[in-house]
Amino acid sequence: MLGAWALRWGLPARRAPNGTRPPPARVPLCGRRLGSSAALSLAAAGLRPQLDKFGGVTVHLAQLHAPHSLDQVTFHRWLQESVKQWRAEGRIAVWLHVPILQSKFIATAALQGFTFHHAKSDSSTLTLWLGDGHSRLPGYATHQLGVAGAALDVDTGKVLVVQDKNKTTNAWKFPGGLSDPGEDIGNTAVREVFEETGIKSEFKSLLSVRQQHRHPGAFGISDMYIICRLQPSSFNISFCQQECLRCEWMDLEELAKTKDTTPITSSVAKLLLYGYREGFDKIDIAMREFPAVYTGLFYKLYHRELPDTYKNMTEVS
Ligand SMILES: NC(=O)C1=CN([C@@H]2O[C@H](COP(=O)(O)OP(=O)(O)OC[C@H]3O[C@@H](n4cnc5c(N)ncnc54)[C@H](O)[C@@H]3O)[C@@H](O)[C@H]2O)C=CC1
Ligand SMILES: [Mg+2]
Repeated sequence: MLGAWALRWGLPARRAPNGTRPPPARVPLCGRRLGSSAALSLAAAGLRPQLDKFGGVTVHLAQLHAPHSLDQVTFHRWLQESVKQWRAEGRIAVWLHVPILQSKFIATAALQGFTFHHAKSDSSTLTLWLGDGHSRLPGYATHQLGVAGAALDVDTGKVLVVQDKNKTTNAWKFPGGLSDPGEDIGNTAVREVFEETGIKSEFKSLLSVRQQHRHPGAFGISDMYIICRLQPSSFNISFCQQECLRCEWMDLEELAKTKDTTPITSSVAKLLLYGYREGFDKIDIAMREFPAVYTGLFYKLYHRELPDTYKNMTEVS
């Protein structure tokens, strides 16, 4: 929910926080309306900022009824006052969606610290981080790559699981997150598991790949979600309070049977249990590194293990 002031924007009969009476709805927009009346006039002009589940505010300038009659001075004042208000309310970020024909407002927003997040053919999206420290907003991509680590303690048969803080259902899943540009899959799994749980581990193999198109959590683009098998080397949990609600070592068989999980985690838990009992060679997709044709560069190839007789096959002259 946005603050009381924001909620009142659409109701011209009420008073603004400084006691002034807001203008009637659908008044023409011009530079004369400054201060809180600028905010109120933009609300009357159609802007309805929305709060997302992460605590960020989204503004769509496409909502404006008559964008051409809005001048930059009025918009500047509105944005300045609104950002001040959202900061005071503890909002973490602002997402500003600007249709291409209203691009004149990009410079106005940039002067207040907004930067580009991404652009499409007919619109651009700018962001302003309001939270503590550096921005934790996810970057934009053509495909998003998420990697999770199934860290199994082979001595106890327990696997490391978390419940996400920002998800609507509190289902158990393997800790993981988005890959950084230029980062190897295995390194993402090890890094994310450490950042989210405090557990150190080593990459062993790749277990599964999930591809989903039009993913809402990836700004509508395609999402690849890979789960890796990890060998843990530390066992004392110290989980990230910002991202996780719970974190524990759970019996792998219990995870394979529980309903309190996602279909992906449940499937991979069953696969991992099969490998734990019958041998990991039955489930592992291993990794090998090769020099690329581009001098000085290497790539990683992931495939099922081959018997040496096949691996070392060469043409007999
Ligand atoms: N096991 C399963 O079934 C699940 C798989 N996934 C997959 O995991 C991958 C992503 O993992 P995550 O743990 O989410 O990534 P992550 O560990 O890199 O965390 C991303 C961070 O960005 C934050 N964030 C995301 N959108 C935001 C926004 N609009 N404003 C502010 N903060 C925002 C999140 O709260 C989180 O703290 C994806 O590939 C996704 O498909 C995600 C959830 C469940
Ligand atoms: Mg995560």
